Amino acid sequence: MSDPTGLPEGWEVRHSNSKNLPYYFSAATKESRWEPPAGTDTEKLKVYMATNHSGPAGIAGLPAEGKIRCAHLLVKHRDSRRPSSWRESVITRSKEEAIEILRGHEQRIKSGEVRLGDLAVSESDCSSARKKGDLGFFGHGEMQKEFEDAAFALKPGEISPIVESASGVHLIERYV
Ligand SMILES: Cn1nc(-c2ccccc2)cc1C(=O)N[C@H](Cc1nc2ccccc2[nH]1)C(=O)O
Repeated sequence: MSDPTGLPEGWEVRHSNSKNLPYYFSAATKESRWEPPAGTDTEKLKVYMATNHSGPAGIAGLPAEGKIRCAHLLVKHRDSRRPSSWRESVITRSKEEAIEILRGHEQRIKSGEVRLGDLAVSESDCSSARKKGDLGFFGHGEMQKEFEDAAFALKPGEISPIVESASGVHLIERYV
């Protein structure tokens, strides 16, 4: 009987508790990935996941066409579009100071000391901080252009360099 998941031989669906998302794992190669591997019968996978893995990421965690899911850590500055946040009612730091702060966060994240989402909870000036910076799924035209371009340039699991937008300076992690 063929595999009900539609995944290639040796691949299975697992669930990431930290991101509350399904991912795909090959027992043979120990490879794990956020997107189904080549050779997947995606229609069969959608049916399988719809009955086995529905969750906050929508049915199956498979993004609607053209959508990606990211988290970010934002540091605002006095020239930000809205120089105020849940952290600080009046933000007076300069853009240069905001970049230096974000470089410090970037070093801690890239060293593996802390996850971007966990740091966002206390350090991000975006109201998504309470969701570990998770912005959910979005498509083209939904976010500020600089942010969108940087986010769509990432592969799942990658973290951006420092990105400037009208809101401030960001680090972006692409989940899906
Ligand atoms: C785009 N977005 N999503 C949320 C959000 C998502 C999930 C849960 C709670 C809030 C907040 C925001 C937002 O615009 N926040 C702004 C800051 C900001 N500016 C952004 C520009 C691009 C992407 C994310 C951004 N966040 C604010 O709090 O001043």
